[in-house]
Amino acid sequence: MRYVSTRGQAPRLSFDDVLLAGLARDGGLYLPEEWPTLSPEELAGFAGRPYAEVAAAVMRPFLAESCAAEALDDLTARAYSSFARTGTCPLVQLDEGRWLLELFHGPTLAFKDVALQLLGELFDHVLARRGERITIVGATSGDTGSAAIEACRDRERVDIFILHPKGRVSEVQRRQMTTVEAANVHNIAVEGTFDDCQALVKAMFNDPAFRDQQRLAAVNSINFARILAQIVYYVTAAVALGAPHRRVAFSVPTGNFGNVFAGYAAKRMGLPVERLIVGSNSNDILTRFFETGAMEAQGVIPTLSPSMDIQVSSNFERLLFDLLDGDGAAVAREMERFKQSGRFAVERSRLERALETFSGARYDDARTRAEIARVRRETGLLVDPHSAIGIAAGRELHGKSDVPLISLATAHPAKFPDAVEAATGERPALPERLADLYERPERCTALPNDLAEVEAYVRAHSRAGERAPSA
Ligand SMILES: Cc1ncc(COP(=O)(O)O)c(C=O)c1O
Ligand SMILES: N[C@@H](CCOP(=O)(O)O)C(=O)O
Repeated sequence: MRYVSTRGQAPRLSFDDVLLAGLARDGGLYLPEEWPTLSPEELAGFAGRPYAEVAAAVMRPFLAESCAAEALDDLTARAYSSFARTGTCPLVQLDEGRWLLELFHGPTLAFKDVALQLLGELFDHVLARRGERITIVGATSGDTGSAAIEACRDRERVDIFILHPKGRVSEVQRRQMTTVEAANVHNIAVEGTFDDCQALVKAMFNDPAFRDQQRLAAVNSINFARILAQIVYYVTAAVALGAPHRRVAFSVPTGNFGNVFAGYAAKRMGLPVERLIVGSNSNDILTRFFETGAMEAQGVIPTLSPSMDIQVSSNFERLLFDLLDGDGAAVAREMERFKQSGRFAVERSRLERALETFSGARYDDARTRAEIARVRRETGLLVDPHSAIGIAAGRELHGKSDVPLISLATAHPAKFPDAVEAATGERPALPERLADLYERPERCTALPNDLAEVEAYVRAHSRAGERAPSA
């Protein structure tokens, strides 16, 4: 299988090269040239099978040329061995027609672990075969950072630099990143927002000399491997509720559009997904798009769900590629317009096509708190503010349909104890292995929102010029 850039100008690549490339060289994002399909028989055959086995089966067609079947089985088994004994991504019933898909049972307590634990294994596998080393640069609004650090810490062929917006992540999230004692891990607190951090990362990829000298790679969902690994839990959840013989709907708390785009990809592959409901916080650029057809950036507002305090949703470009019928030049034009003016719009007919699958709703902090309290009252569960937004959007937009609704729980409530306590009066405890998180020493460097300074820091601390260890 070959992969193409959404902007149509970068070379077509193999899976290995896409994994290591991150952003395409024309500034676009990679997508498979064609989506492989999952037949009804294959889907039915996944029922009751271990998560790691289904993961290998769903992903195999995407990377068959890069990774032999047995090796992929080993990689998925290793990646998911670190998940809690509750099951990798368990489904919990909320009421007669609604379920919660708990995606926070990995090492850093957020859905990011599901893809990043696998990415860490894939990086090692490919780099050992090639005898290469990489420098990862990533941006985080709180969860990708710790999941990527945990997945890449102490890996011989990898240095990892994570940029987070200074003072705009929860204390638990910050400490999960800054207390990791590993020589290859570097935390940078940027004076700015998550969008600034993401723009710095993209600017480093768009600086060809720096990119090549450092051998840059990505852990954000600009890396297609992230999307790929996230497709799997849509499949396991739908199959557990009766797919392919029954349709399902999902509601997804959304920021960078990577999680819900994986649901869209699952649908493209043949999963019977009736609807994808997008939940936004007050940074509601995506919900506004689905209401109006215009993508219009406004200033970022800090909220109780800081991981979704995002105005530039980078994966939306992958959906735009489909809405513009795969016309890379048109995507490039619209993305350039957005960069210059902070706005672009699609025609009514294209918006209507998107609305056949997507809808969106927004929740400010007061409504988020109310939803956390309601879920506690009605189901006995404590949910984090991001998950609460997904649940609320599902309840509001899915109504009384007969189609089962699956809401994605994207983080453990203990990552946001203040918000949960304010809503319910109960302070969720961190799991035992993180009990001393507040006592551990932190390591982090504060830098201005300045590309030259960030690049200089990465250059000074990476091992890019050194020989990679042999396999
Ligand atoms: C806990 C949590 N929920 C939801 C989201 C939004 O997911 P996405 O950016 O893939 O839309 C994020 C960040 O990405 C997150 O960390
Ligand atoms: N909420 C994310 C933002 C980055 O998203 P990604 O999926 O593109 O890595 C975070 O927690 O960092």
